[in-house]
Amino acid sequence: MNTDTSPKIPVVLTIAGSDSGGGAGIQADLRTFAFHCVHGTSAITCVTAQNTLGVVGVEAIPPEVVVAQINAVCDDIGVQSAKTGMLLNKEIIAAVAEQVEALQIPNLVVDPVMVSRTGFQLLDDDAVKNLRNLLIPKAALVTPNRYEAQILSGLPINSLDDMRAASQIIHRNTGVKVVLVKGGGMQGSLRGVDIWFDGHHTETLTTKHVDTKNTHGTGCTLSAAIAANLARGSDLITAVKQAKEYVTNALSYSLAIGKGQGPVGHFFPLLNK
Ligand SMILES: Nc1ncnc2c1ncn2[C@@H]1O[C@H](COP(=O)(O)OP(=O)(O)O)[C@@H](O)[C@H]1O
Ligand SMILES: Cc1ncc(COP(=O)(O)OP(=O)(O)O)c(N)n1
Repeated sequence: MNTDTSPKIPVVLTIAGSDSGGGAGIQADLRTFAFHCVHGTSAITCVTAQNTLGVVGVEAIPPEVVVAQINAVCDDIGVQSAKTGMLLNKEIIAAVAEQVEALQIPNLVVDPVMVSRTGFQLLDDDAVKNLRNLLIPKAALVTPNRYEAQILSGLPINSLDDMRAASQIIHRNTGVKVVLVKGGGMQGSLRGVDIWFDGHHTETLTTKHVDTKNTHGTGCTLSAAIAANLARGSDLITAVKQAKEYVTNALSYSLAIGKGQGPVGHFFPLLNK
């Protein structure tokens, strides 16, 4: 067989938790990667029993098994970018941060997952310190939502100006290259507005607000799409803008499944054919 004809497909790694309902976590990430034409690889950090109504159980994967998954992928295949999602506890965060450094994993996007929109705690209380001090400083981009930005900055967030102030505090406190404070948890039309801060410039990134209750997986999908766009060669701000367009489309085609908050839908490129 002539392997010269194999397409050159970028490889992306997600380090995140499993969502049995398929709307967020590893499942959303791999689906997003596929729709961006990149090869998705994974290191699973925990298994959640979850559906559209919420999370009913969670089991951690031992940190050494998380590390083994990362090493297996990076030692053999290699990755052009990576994202982290639900890391659950301080031991897993420390182990992931160490591997990111040791393997010099490029283009790291950290989604600092702490709590689900349905109110379930997705990160232990004593793990925020490790996230702030060990992992976020190694990222090209950190993408806190309203609630996570409040925790990381110590500021209550009720307005665009609060989002801007929080992005600057997080940048200063962590040394991360770029902060993107996401507006999905804000009120009304602010729900499509995110704040970018790179240490010099603040940008207000606006996409149209989609009126739907089926928003499960927006944050996971956004960070996975950014990582995919980086692997495909986009610069960071372009990768974020492209990812926001993808999420807006996914919200417009979200799935009314289950009795609660359904997931965003990734099938829009196929549905209009
Ligand atoms: N209803 C909405 N309409 C348009 N964009 C939205 C909506 N809800 C969330 N987004 C966008 O989805 C992305 C994820 O944000 P958010 O929902 O705040 O993250 P998380 O899922 O981590 O809470 C952001 O770019 C945000 O602006
Ligand atoms: C396994 C797992 N990972 C992450 C989340 C949170 O998903 P996210 O897209 O950040 O936000 P919401 O769906 O809660 O709006 C999760 N629930 N499960």
